[in-house]
Amino acid sequence: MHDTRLLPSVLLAGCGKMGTAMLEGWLSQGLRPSVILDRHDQTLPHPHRHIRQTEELPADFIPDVIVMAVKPQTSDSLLHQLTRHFAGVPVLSLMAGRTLESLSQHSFAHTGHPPAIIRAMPNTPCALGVGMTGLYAGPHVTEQQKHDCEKLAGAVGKTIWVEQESQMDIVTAVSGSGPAYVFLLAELLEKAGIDQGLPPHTARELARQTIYGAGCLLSHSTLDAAELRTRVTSPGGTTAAALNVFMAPDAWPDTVTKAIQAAVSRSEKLAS
Ligand SMILES: NC(=O)C1=CN([C@@H]2O[C@H](COP(=O)(O)OP(=O)(O)OC[C@H]3O[C@@H](n4cnc5c(N)ncnc54)[C@H](OP(=O)(O)O)[C@@H]3O)[C@@H](O)[C@H]2O)C=CC1
Ligand SMILES: O=C(O)[C@@H]1CCC=N1
Repeated sequence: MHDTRLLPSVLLAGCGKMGTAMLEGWLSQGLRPSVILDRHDQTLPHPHRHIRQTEELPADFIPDVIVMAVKPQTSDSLLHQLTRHFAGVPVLSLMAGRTLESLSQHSFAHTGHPPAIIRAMPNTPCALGVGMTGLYAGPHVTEQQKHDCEKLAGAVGKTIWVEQESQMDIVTAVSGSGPAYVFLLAELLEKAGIDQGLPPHTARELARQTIYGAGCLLSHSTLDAAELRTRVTSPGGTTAAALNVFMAPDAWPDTVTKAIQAAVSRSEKLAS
């Protein structure tokens, strides 16, 4: 009988940047005995096990969920091996762009089972339990399998289900890649502070704590972001002077639209 307080067991295939972020969160929340597959060294607490290749899969292990966290371009052979080894076990794919159709065609045709695939698009703040994960379930997924995958994603942050698979490309562009845009803003604020004459450590502290504090306000407030912005902006003051530059039509409004379009388009191209 499973302990219902624990998270479902996983075979985590790929423990790089995203896999590690999820695993750190899961380990801190209590994960059933699981196996991590990655060709690089990993340190795992008992009772979890690390293997480097599928040939080392323990004979006594069947995961509740196979989590695919390798690059979308190089996943087919591994997914083929894992779905053959664990026939009938659902797959939670974190891979950007890879559609249910392409995953099924490339990897499930041989199994004789309908492809039980759930797509998830998390982000790296999952490592601290403050991630955002978009989810989409394919047609052959049971309620229990959906529940297991939502429990895994929910253990490391917020979750939201989308109704159309194509929306996963937009989730990827907004929240999957999103932390990188915020880190870029931190880099640029820090550099601008240094350029204006601040010591580097001062500029770094100001930029980081400001983004953290603004994120906390956004998280705790029910106000629109636009209203929070307005509350900082004194008429004729310093913020207005900066926002006049940022909000010029060809500045941030146009740039953010184009950047998100580029990410959506790249996600669509990763489908096959
Ligand atoms: N990074 C992010 O913020 C996010 C990533 N994702 C998705 O997560 C997935 C992983 O991304 P990310 O963590 O950045 O990638 P990484 O390259 O950091 O992680 C993948 C890991 O899997 C290992 N690996 C790949 N194939 C095998 C194999 N056949 N056998 C053993 N180990 C293997 C890689 O080793 P090696 O490096 O030697 O190949 C690497 O350690 C991608 O599909 C991405 O789209 C989703 C949301 C956010
Ligand atoms: O850059 C990427 O393709 C992955 C998906 C979202 C974040 N990182």
